[in-house]
Amino acid sequence: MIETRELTKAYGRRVVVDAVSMAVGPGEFMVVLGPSGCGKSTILRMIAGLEDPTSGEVVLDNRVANQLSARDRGVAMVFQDFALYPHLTARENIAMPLRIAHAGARSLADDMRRVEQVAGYFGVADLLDRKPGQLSGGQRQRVAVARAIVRDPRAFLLDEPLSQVDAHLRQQLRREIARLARRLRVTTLYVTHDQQEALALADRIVVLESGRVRQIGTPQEISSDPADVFVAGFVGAARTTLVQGAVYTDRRGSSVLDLGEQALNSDRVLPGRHTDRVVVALRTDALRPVPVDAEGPVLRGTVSFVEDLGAELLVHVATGLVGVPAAYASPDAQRSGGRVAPHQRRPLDDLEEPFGELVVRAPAGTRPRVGEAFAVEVDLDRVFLFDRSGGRIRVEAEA
Ligand SMILES: Nc1ncnc2c1ncn2[C@@H]1O[C@H](COP(=O)(O)OP(=O)(O)OP(=O)(O)O)[C@@H](O)[C@H]1O
Repeated sequence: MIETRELTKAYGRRVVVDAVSMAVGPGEFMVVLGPSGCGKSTILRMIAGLEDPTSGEVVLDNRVANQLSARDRGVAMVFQDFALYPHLTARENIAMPLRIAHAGARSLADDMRRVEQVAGYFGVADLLDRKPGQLSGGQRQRVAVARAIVRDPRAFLLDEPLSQVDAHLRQQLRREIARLARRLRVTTLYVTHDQQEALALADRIVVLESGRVRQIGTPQEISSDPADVFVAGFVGAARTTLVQGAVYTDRRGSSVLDLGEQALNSDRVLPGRHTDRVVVALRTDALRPVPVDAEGPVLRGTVSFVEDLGAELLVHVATGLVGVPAAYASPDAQRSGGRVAPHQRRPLDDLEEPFGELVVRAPAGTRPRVGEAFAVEVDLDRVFLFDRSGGRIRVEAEA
């Protein structure tokens, strides 16, 4: 079990990890997800004992480990730039941690059996006599992971271990790593900035931004119930458009979500709220193309761009809604009250800042053309609203 309590790291006056508390349960596969530079590696390095925290605690198996040296922590770490010893074979590389630990106390034959077992897990058993220079990038990566795990670590830390390999191999390797970590029931903390990777692998995800934890939850919770506007914008299997809106509620309690040029009516958008300015997250998975004359919660616009992904199309639809720049979701903007500019009308053909454009999935067979009218049905149950400071406004379904 790995735990951090208010773990903090500052370089000079710059706080890069800010009071991070999390617990990775025994055998759990936890992914730390966040943009580049948000402090992911620094957290891992503090857990591994390669970096001293400025304050806070690292707790391993219920013991405060701050004073333990890296070697005594019993955690294995695989780095982005995994380094194998070039003059040693794969077998010698994988065996190295065992030979150091046992220092002759255990027989070479026992250690070699273990090396072959672990190499078998990672599909490199046939390559053990080669040196790193004779291995492909993916094979080297597997050897590095095998070496990290050979000592039965009590915890396994992986720092974007797949960033060096091509996309196809990465998918295959990450599945293998996740399967093995589960099979071996080793407590794992895996760092990535790739949300697809995080959603695919994790038991739970920690979403990190500027050194702070934004949300901890299962992939399902993080993507379907984001805690704040940053998480909503960063995670989710599809694109997210943030637009400005305002809520009006009539006496009977039904609401209008005013999106400037267009509006959505709902009997349950926001009971009890009136004329609040909100930020509305419209994700691709809440949007569905419908015939242009469709009624109901529908937004209309014109096709501005079509991305052909082979199996489906992503249709960009200019709707005249007023976008909110992604910078709004930054913690600095939020600390200063998340200033959202008042409604401004923007020309539909303003392509320089395509904010406010919806991105909608369409079947591969269809042929939407640029400039064509397009209508999109909005699933109001999947629309997220945020207040001016970026906090989620939760909508209670009416009984
Ligand atoms: N030794 C150091 N001295 C000063 N600043 C540092 C040091 N190490 C890291 N930083 C800064 O701390 C911040 C967090 O770095 P860290 O490597 O943890 O980020 P990360 O989320 O792992 O990024 P990436 O995904 O790009 O690897 C960065 O802004 C980085 O520039």
